[in-house]
Order: sequence, then C-alpha cells, then structure tokens
Amino acid sequence: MVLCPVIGKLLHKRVVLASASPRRQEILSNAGLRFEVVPSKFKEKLDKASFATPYGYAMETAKQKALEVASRMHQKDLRTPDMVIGADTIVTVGGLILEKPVDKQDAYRMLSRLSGKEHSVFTGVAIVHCSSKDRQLHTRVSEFYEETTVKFSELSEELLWEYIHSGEPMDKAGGYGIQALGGMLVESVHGDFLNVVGFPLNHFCKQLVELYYPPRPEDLRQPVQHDSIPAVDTFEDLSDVDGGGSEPAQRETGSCDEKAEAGAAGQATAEAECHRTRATLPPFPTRLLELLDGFKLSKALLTACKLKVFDWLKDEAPQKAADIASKVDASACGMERLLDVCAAMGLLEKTEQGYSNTETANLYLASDSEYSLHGFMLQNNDIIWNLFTHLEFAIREGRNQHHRVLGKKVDDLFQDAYYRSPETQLRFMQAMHGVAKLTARQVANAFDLSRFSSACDVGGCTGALARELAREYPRLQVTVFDLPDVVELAVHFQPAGPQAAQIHFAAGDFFRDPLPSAELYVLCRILHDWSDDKVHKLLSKVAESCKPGAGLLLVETLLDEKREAQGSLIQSLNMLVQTEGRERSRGEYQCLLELHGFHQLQVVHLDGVLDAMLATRAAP
Ligand SMILES: O=c1[nH]cc([C@@H]2O[C@H](COP(=O)(O)OP(=O)(O)OP(=O)(O)O)[C@@H](O)[C@H]2O)c(=O)[nH]1
Repeated sequence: MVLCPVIGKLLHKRVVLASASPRRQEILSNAGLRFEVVPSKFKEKLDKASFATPYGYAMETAKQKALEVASRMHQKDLRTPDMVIGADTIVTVGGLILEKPVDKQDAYRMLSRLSGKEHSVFTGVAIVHCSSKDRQLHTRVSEFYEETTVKFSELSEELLWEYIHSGEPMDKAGGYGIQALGGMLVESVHGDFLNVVGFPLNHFCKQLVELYYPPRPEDLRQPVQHDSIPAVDTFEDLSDVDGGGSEPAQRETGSCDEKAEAGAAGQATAEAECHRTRATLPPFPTRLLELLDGFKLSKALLTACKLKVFDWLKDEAPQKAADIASKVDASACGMERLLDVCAAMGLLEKTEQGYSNTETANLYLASDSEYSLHGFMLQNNDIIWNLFTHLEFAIREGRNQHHRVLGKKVDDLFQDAYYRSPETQLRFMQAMHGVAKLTARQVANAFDLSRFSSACDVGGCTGALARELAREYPRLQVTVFDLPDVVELAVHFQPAGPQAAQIHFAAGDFFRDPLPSAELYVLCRILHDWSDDKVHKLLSKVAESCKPGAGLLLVETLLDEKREAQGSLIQSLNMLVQTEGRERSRGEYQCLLELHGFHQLQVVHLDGVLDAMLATRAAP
C-alpha cells in the first residue's frame, strides 16, 4: 500500500538508496518505494567542529554519502540514477556527537553517557536529483533533518554489559537500537520514532510532496503549513513522456550545485489540475505487484547461484554476458537478462566493461567464500522451491509435501527425504553449515555460558555452532550428537584450528538413543522440525539427562505474540511445507520448557529471524 501517493511519482524512476543500513532499507520499502541499494563509500570523517550545529554535520554527511554514490554510478553505470537518497543518524548528548561505537568499550562509554538522561537523535537526509548532459553529471540536492528526543532510564552496569554483549549496539548511532532490545532502555520518546531508527519517513514524504506538488500560485499567497502528509490521493501518471509530472519542481532547500527557485507557476497549476482530475482513482498497488514479483526475483537469484555466476565473477575483471554464458553452457541473450536482473537486485555491478560481483555476492554467493550461503541457495533451488510449488496442498492438508515431490510415502523426514541419497544429504548439510556459520557467533555470545564445562549440541550437524562455542569458551568440551551418516560426512566440514581438540562427534538418533552427558544441552533449530508430541519426547530425554543447574540453550525463530512479524510467519509456513513442526512463540516455549523442569528463561533476539533462549534445569 502506498499511503504517501507521491511515492508513486518515483515508480518509474531509478531511485537509489546510498545506505547499507538494513533499517533504512526496510523503512523505505515498507513505504512502497522501489529502489536499488548502493551503499556509500564516503568515509564519515567530516570535521565536526567546523559545523555550527550537529544537524548541519548530519545533513552534510548525508549529502556526501549520496553524492559519492551518484558520481560512482554515473562513472560506472550505463544509466545514471534519477535520485539518490543519503542519510546519516547521530546522537547528541551534552554537546557531544555520538556515532556508531567502534568497539564494546566505546559502546559502554556511549551508553553510560546516555544513562538516566535525555538526548537528541538527528537524522540528516539528502535527496540528490541526478541528470546527465554531455556525459557530465548534474545534481540538485534537497536536504533536511529531523530531531527526536529520547530519555533513557538509569542503566545498571549489569544491564549495560548484558546489552553490549548482545552485539546490538555495534552498528547503531549512539550504541543502541530503539527498535529492538535497546527499546528496553528507553523511558520516553518525543518526536518521530523512525527518525531514531535511522530514517524520518514522515518528513521525507512531506519533502517529496513539496518537491513534486508545489503549492498553487493562489496558495502561495497564504502561508501553508503541512502538519501531516497531505492526502494527495491520486493515481499518478507514471509516464515520463507525457508531462505527467514525474519531475520534481525546481524547489530545493539547502545547498545545491544548481540552485533553483520555486516551480514555475504554470507547471504547478497544470500539476494540480492533473491531481484533481484523477483524484477518484485508487492508488497504484506497488507493494502488491512487488509481492507478486517476489518469486521471480528469488528464482533469478537461485538460478544465478545454480549456474555459479558469482563463482565465475569472483576476483575477476568485469566480464561480458557472452563470456559467462559460454562458461556455463547458456545462451548469451538469456544470460544477459539474468545478469541484468542480478545487477538491478544489487548482486552484480554493471559497467561498460561488463559485470562484476558486488561485495554481497563475493561474501555470500560465491561457493568458496568463508560465509558462503551457496549451499543454502542450492537447497532452496533444488528442494524447497519444489515443496513450495505444492503450497496449496500443504495448506489444504496441513502437512509437508515431500510425498508429492518425491512421489512416495515419507515416514522418516530425514532418512526418507533430506538424507535419501548421499548427494541430497551433503547438500542439506552444506545448506545448514552455511546458515549455522553465519549465526553461530551470535548464538555463542548471546549468554554468558562460562559456568558450563561440557555441552552437547543435539542434532549439531557439521559442528559449526560447536566450533563457535569452543572458540568463545576455551574450557568447554562440546559433543556434537547427530545421526551416524551425518557424523561420517561431518569430517569434510572441519577446518583446522585450536578448537578441534574441544569438539567430539557422537553418532546416534536423538529420539531413540541415550544422549551424551553434558552440563549444557543445545538444540539449535531442532524443535521447529517436530510436532508437539515429538518435542515433548525430546525435551523429556534432555531433562532426564540433566542434573539440577544444567542449562538448555534453544535457538529458534520466535513468533511474536500478535503473529504480525512477516519474517517469522513465513518461517512457520516454511516449516509446514518442509517438516512436521512449526515455529512457536516465547510463551509456547516457556510452557514446554517448564513442563520439563526448565525455568528462568532468558531470551535474546539475534540478527535476522533467530532468537536464543537459555533455561536452567531445576531440581526434580
Ligand atoms: O535506535 C537506533 N538508532 C540507530 C540505528 C542505526 O544506526 C545507524 C546509524 O549510522 P549511519 O547513519 O552512519 O548509517 P550506516 O548504518 O553506517 O549506513 P550508511 O551506509 O547509510 O552510512 C543506522 O544504520 C541506523 O539504522 C538503529 O538501527 N536504531
């Protein structure tokens, strides 16, 4: 839904968000804006003392971020963007400007400064309109800022450090994330909440309205104040050629290298007329159409992974579509379209010399990179995609769809489906390994586990989490307990390193065989695979193996109590299609754990959709 119809003006424009902040991406895409993400390489090192105000500093940084991206894209790309958006969020307290902490000590210094006091959060935003004439880039900049005041409670040392150890402060201005755990530190907020999160959406929409719908001449005679986003509820003309008003009026605030005055009165009147005649049409269903296209984008990503496009481009000079096509036995015309889509999705960079990997592709999509998700992509392409094509049956029948994909009965989910052949098993393990590596460090850091000297990672697969636990707690001995076939293949995933001596593998079936003894049991993304009956069975086995004081570390995706968060809900649907289980809420896990004698539940939300929970076994 596009509540701010002016966003429809930008539908056919090439809009670029010059920001790596996932929060800014989420805020703008939730608002229905269609944009590409090109993080800025501008180093945030302007001399703060040279600015009269903190917001002046934030606006200038935002502008430099956006201009850097605009000029890089103009030089490298075949098509200059129409609009580049940059933003910078800072916190000010006692005359000091706080940005993102550089390490935990820095986070500590920042948060202690904020404790018990009120501070301001400023986000500077720059909207850079770009055009290209005679190969020269021309820019016009509109900039603004928003201020929100936030008051923190008094923070105890313990709370402070617990929060810092959650890892959340590190990429956030002022060292806290108001939208997540950091919200617990906040007593009151005055002003725009999203401004604190990183992007003042309301002010941004008003700014767009000012740019694209300048007041009519008669309105200019009286001062007009927009207390809210004007409801210009029209179906916008999306064409760039018929004078439908896709260009902003030349009315920027702040600095610009082509300063322009308010839009010409004639143009303004024509625009206003245009809105009035179309006022009865509904808003363009941008978000809906994006949702519809979602599966095509996913399939393009998965196909590029399957064809190893990102491997061919890793550490190479830019290559043409035809070169890649010949390497993977594909048509040049098909490959060009695929690569163009990958570039539009921000996975490749396209220049006159050809295509090259973006940092994201090098990091996560090349199959040999340290944090590769290539195996996970193949699992999605080869297995999960097929299961999802039977979603309708899954909904009607309330069960997974392996039987339909495989054309035979599936009694044992793992032996009959995921591990039905050595190849499928290896691919499954590669997928799990990639995901586990990405999240394991956060899991290991979520709680202080130093009181335990032995742990058993039940269903621990390749041992990726065991490795991080061993790294974080050098006196911890970790047993990875998994099916014999898994243990046999797990040797292929063991890097050399000092942790090897702390990790042992034990073969067995956690529903049938006794569990290795340990002071801490770990169940990472295991319970969500199983029905309530089987979860009870497994938890009672764990409980029987535990002495009082033993710990149980669960890692799962928690459903929010209101069942509103899309990320966890889609995971639960995923579980329906793939497994015998489902995602559960914190309350449901708490009941399950308490039934089996585990109490004192603590929960830490991790990046992405995972949550870590730690409970302690009480005396029976
Ligand atoms: O409560 C919250 N406060 C702030 C944030 C996030 O903090 C960062 C602010 O940093 P900056 O403006 O420099 O932006 P970057 O993340 O470095 O991305 P750019 O590429 O745009 O420079 C921002 O991500 C906020 O979202 C928060 O999440 N919660």
